[in-house]
Amino acid sequence: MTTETGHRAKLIDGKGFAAGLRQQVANRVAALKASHGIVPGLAVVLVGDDPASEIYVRNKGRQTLEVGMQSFEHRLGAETSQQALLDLVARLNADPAVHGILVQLPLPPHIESAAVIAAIDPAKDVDGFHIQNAGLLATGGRGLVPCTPLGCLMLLKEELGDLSGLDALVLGRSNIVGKPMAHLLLAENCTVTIAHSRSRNLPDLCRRADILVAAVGRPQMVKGDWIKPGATVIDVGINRLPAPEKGQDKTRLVGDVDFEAASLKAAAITPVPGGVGPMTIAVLLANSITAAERQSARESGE
Ligand SMILES: NC(=O)C1=CN([C@@H]2O[C@H](COP(=O)(O)OP(=O)(O)OC[C@H]3O[C@@H](n4cnc5c(N)ncnc54)[C@H](OP(=O)(O)O)[C@@H]3O)[C@@H](O)[C@H]2O)C=CC1
Ligand SMILES: Nc1nc(=O)c2c([nH]1)NC[C@@H]1CN(c3ccc(C(=O)N[C@@H](CCC(=O)O)C(=O)O)cc3)C=[N+]21
Ligand SMILES: [Mg+2]
Repeated sequence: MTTETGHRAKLIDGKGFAAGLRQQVANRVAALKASHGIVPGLAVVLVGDDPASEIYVRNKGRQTLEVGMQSFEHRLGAETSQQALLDLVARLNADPAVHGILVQLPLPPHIESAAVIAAIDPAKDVDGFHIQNAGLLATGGRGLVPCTPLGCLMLLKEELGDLSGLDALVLGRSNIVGKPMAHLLLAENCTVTIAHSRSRNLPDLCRRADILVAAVGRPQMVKGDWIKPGATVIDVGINRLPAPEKGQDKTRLVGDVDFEAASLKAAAITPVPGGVGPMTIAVLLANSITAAERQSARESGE
């Protein structure tokens, strides 16, 4: 597909950036081993057998080992009680070999996610979902920052440099992506708008944005003519669509943005896959080494 001008957006290489970030994490892991004799440990808890979550957990486990950290996987049945999960979190909080804890979301409906997140030691909350970390992000403190939005911000700064004064539109207001993304962009001096399912006139809101971050979970919802010419587009969405052309029961991943059409308008855009997803895992590892460094400094009274 081409326009009269033949313009095509630059692809933002999240996969490549993430590989570089993991190398930096590996160097920090080696340094912490050398200085304090500590091997950082990341515990991942998966409740139930959501097939998409299975893939993430497997990728995380492999990449955790590759950067030299220990990986602890806890797979619990879908019928696990909230109390049993809280008990596991308490054991992980108390375990000195565990520096980071990630409880994969969503949890089964009989478990209250907020109660589980609140039970995680904020110093080990490498997802940055605990209210203490959310509050520190909102007030400019030094907490652990949610992985996906921080990964998006890294890509934006790499692409644009200074973000000061730019109009940013965040589509989606979840606690794990949209809201923390908005706080991060505000801290970079963007003029931030947060849009959601009750927002009126989404296309016009999007057309004003120099930076558009889409995190709605609606396949290809953002159309090409919603994009301001020259905008930078970050597509957080991970949606699986049937792909009969690849064979029976096959699927393909698409984002929340109509990638082909948006590429004709935007200056730069993240692909799905290969954009934000790999950044999420790399930032998770970066948060885990940060958590381990801070815990070891605290324990040795530094
Ligand atoms: N790449 C990665 O690493 C990650 C990807 N994801 C993906 O990002 C997407 C968003 O995730 P998450 O934030 O957890 O999703 P949620 O479902 O928690 O939130 C979706 C948000 O989008 C809004 N929304 C939904 N439909 C519309 C609509 N038609 N128009 C405008 N706004 C709408 C909702 O509005 P309202 O609040 O009004 O309901 C809500 O604020 C998903 O595709 C998810 O798979 C998520 C995490 C990590
Ligand atoms: N407590 C918690 N923290 C999370 O960070 C969290 C979560 N729960 N629940 C689910 C979402 C989703 N998520 C992704 C992570 C990596 C990819 C990823 O690596 N994607 C690759 C490939 C995906 C593939 O091929 O299947 C890509 O986009 O290129 C995607 C999505 C983290 N999440
Ligand atoms: Mg629930």
